[in-house]
Amino acid sequence: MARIDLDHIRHAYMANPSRDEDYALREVHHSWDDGGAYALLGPSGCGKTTLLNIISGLLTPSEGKILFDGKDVTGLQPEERNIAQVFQFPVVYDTMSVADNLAFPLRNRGMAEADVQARVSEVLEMIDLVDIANRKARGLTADLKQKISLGRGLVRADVNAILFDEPLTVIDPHMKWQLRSQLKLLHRRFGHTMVYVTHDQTEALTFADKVVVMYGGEIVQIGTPQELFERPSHTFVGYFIGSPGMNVLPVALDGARAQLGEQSIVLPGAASRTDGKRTELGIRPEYIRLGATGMPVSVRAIEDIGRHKIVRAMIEGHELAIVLDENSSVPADPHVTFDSTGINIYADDWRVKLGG
Ligand SMILES: Nc1ncnc2c1ncn2[C@@H]1O[C@H](COP(=O)(O)OP(=O)(O)OP(=O)(O)O)[C@@H](O)[C@H]1O
Repeated sequence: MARIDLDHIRHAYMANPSRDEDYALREVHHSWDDGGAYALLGPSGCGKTTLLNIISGLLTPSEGKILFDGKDVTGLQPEERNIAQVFQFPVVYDTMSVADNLAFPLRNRGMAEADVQARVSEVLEMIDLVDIANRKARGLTADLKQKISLGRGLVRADVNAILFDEPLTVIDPHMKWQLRSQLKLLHRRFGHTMVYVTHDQTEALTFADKVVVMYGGEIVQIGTPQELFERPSHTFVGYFIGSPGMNVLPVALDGARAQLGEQSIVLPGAASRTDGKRTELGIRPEYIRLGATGMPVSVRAIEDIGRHKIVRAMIEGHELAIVLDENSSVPADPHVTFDSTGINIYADDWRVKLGG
């Protein structure tokens, strides 16, 4: 296991990049803890696979360095980096049994046969493949083959990191849930540094201790699921995490107040350093109270989604989503108030601190 340092990494697929837009990765400078479970989350094309391939060594970055436990591995080939990888589609040896598929990476490194058997048994049990341990991989379903791939990723105890690139894409929804929970348990038990690429927020939030949100070739936030929910660093994190996402409303700031059209909203503190920047107020639908007092809204639609309702409303000409619990109803003359703890202020899309 290793700590991974990404030291001012930039990557462009084109020759002679000159503008920021020419880079698939604009600037990634972060450290990932030894033994951490990280999910790389972001929309298609934001640079997740590029970053994963730079960590694995399939790609050499145009600029910057990558270090495992302080050692510069930028110039090393994937096989020299001592990592395990699990891809979107299963990579298994069809003519080998399930157990031999798992044993292969261990035998390949000359591990004593008794140790191979012990480790393979342990992993077979953890991923629930004991019953078919002696069956050939050929003819197994895609789900089972992908389980074997996961097992092969997990079987070596001595790897610096295990990298997963959307590993549950081919898995059916029920087993997806099971495998996600199993992976989390395996992480707790074995303590590997894990990096898991996905564009699915549920997958990221259930697997990871820390979620790394990428957008437009940059890491816009690394945080716990709770931090991403309560304090999105960038408006994109607010939109992308949560369902529905955070409401982002254009406001003019005046000390510890924000002016939204005719409405004046009291902020938890005064925002600093927003001169000349586009300023917005972010509030998640869960932090809005609908009642008879506060700011007037007009209700457009109510979606009943079981445990709660989502009210689609307009405030000062802007759309607003509000979460309402199942037993509450929309008043005749609806108004809203914003919970002060749920208010975030953004300047050119980045969150600004509010003074006390
Ligand atoms: N081999 C390549 N040559 C040129 N451009 C590439 C290459 N691979 C990726 N890109 C571009 O780099 C950017 C980042 O792509 P990348 O595959 O890393 O994103 P991603 O977040 O993994 O997307 P997805 O979720 O669709 O896999 C995209 O604009 C993509 O078109």
